[in-house]
Amino acid sequence: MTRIKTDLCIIGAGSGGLSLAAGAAQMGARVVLVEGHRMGGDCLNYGCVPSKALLAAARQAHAVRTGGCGVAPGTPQVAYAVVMEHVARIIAAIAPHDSVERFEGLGVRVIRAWGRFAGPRMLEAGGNTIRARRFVIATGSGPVVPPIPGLENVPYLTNETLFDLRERPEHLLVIGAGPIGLEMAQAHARLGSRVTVIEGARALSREDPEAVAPVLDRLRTEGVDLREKTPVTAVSGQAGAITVETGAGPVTGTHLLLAVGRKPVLERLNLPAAGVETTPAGVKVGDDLRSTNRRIYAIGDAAGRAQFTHAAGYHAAVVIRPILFGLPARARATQVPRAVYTDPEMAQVGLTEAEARRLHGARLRIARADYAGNDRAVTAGRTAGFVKVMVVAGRPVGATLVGEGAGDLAAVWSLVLANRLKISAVTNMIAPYPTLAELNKRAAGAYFIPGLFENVWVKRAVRIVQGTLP
Ligand SMILES: Cc1cc2nc3c(=O)[nH]c(=O)nc-3n(C[C@H](O)[C@H](O)[C@H](O)COP(=O)(O)OP(=O)(O)OC[C@H]3O[C@@H](n4cnc5c(N)ncnc54)[C@H](O)[C@@H]3O)c2cc1C
Ligand SMILES: NC(=O)c1ccc[n+]([C@@H]2O[C@H](COP(=O)([O-])OP(=O)(O)OC[C@H]3O[C@@H](n4cnc5c(N)ncnc54)[C@H](O)[C@@H]3O)[C@@H](O)[C@H]2O)c1
Repeated sequence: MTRIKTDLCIIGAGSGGLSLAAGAAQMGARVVLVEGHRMGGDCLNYGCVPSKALLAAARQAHAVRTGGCGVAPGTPQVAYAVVMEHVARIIAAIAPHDSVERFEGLGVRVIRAWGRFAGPRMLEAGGNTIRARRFVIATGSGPVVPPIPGLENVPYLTNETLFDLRERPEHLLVIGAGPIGLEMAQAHARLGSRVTVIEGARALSREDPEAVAPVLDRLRTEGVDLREKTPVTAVSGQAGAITVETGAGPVTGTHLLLAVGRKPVLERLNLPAAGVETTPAGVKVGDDLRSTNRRIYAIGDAAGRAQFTHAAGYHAAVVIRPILFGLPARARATQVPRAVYTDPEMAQVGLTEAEARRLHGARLRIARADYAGNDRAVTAGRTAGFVKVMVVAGRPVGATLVGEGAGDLAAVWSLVLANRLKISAVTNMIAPYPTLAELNKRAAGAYFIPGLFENVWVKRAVRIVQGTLP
């Protein structure tokens, strides 16, 4: 056993662990980073990067198929294996950024082994005993495998195996219509698979129904057979012929993808030895992201809060303050955006309209702008969608967006919510013409329209001033 003493030991080299390691090492801390599997974690290897690379390929195929702007439609030549090699190349292109070499170059000591607590201040990993002033659990999450009768005898895919496919699924069955299920459903439909999505409740059920509707309409128009409120009762069959039994009858396809949620990855850590308590969502933490052992923090998916790469990065920025400088810091959920990268995209920051109405009642005002009124959207033929802003006493409390580039547009509303800015901060901004970014300014401007354009007092004041001006 090699004994290592360090300031900070991070377990997990995914989105959260890597951000923290890079920041802490560059600010002068001694950092040990323990990774049992692939550097880059879920996002790089099985999550954001491959899914967005596949969606990009699917968009190309869709553009050829549909034509538009005076360009005739055609038949896209899609070789699924070549598309998946493109996905693998994208992962490989980003991998150096998350590599052992890069992090060792930053002064981080990287240990490629699974970590396991041996006590409240001691971790064992690959023949090393690591004693650290602070530990951070950044071990991420994995796909839930639900207790569906028959599943144990049926070959199924998850996000960890989907991108290994090299033959296009003839008919892909997807259980779960959350972000993973819908993104992969649209990608595969556009790449030529028949796709059936089976959802036990409502698709994207936590999102604003007004924003979800155009997404589901588009998927259905593109041929995705989306069945909501259809609980799965059993599955059976073998590779190439898998049957999912539902209350509304059976459906048979060639491949089955499970996309029914995530569970924290904590099992190897031996957390009881460290006095770290857990809940089904993840490590039990407060807003300071500290566990029940005050020397141990949890960030990212393992902390059981928002499960996004940008949330993991934000958590890293929060815990670095107490760990390096002994300063207090709290993670706020308010400004954490979420986006679904279907076409059209959907994004949410802060409260939805329903949540804001529950919380603020009659004080809530809604300001909105439609893509149809945005010149850039018109020139691109992408006029479906809207930006809706929930405003209370002149300050936005949430924004809902659906349409081309909604995820990018959402960033402005995160800025506004993070800094508790007034909505006038967005009207003061000047967006270049013609850009979709003007939609944010237009939505903010709409907040002032009743007070400015539909106000008799304003009109009278203008008359009086005009009557007196030389
Ligand atoms: C299909 C899919 C698409 C997604 N798309 C998006 C997206 O578009 N945008 C977005 O923001 N988010 C997206 N996400 C979510 C995003 O991938 C996660 O929120 C993010 O990866 C979480 O980062 P993390 O650092 O908490 O965990 P991870 O990135 O999962 O890293 C955890 C690391 O810890 C390691 N580990 C676990 N246990 C141990 C141990 N005992 N010892 C040592 N190492 C250990 C693991 O091997 C892993 O490398 C997507 C997820 C999926 C599945
Ligand atoms: N664009 C993004 O940022 C992005 C993309 C993918 C994933 N993610 C992250 O990963 C998380 C997990 O995504 P997800 O889509 O797997 O989970 P999810 O929890 O968001 O959605 C799962 C869906 O499956 C349904 N379901 C559960 N059990 C079922 C059953 N037995 N039969 C039928 N339907 C069932 C649920 O009702 C739900 O609608 C997201 O919440 C997000 O944090 C983010």
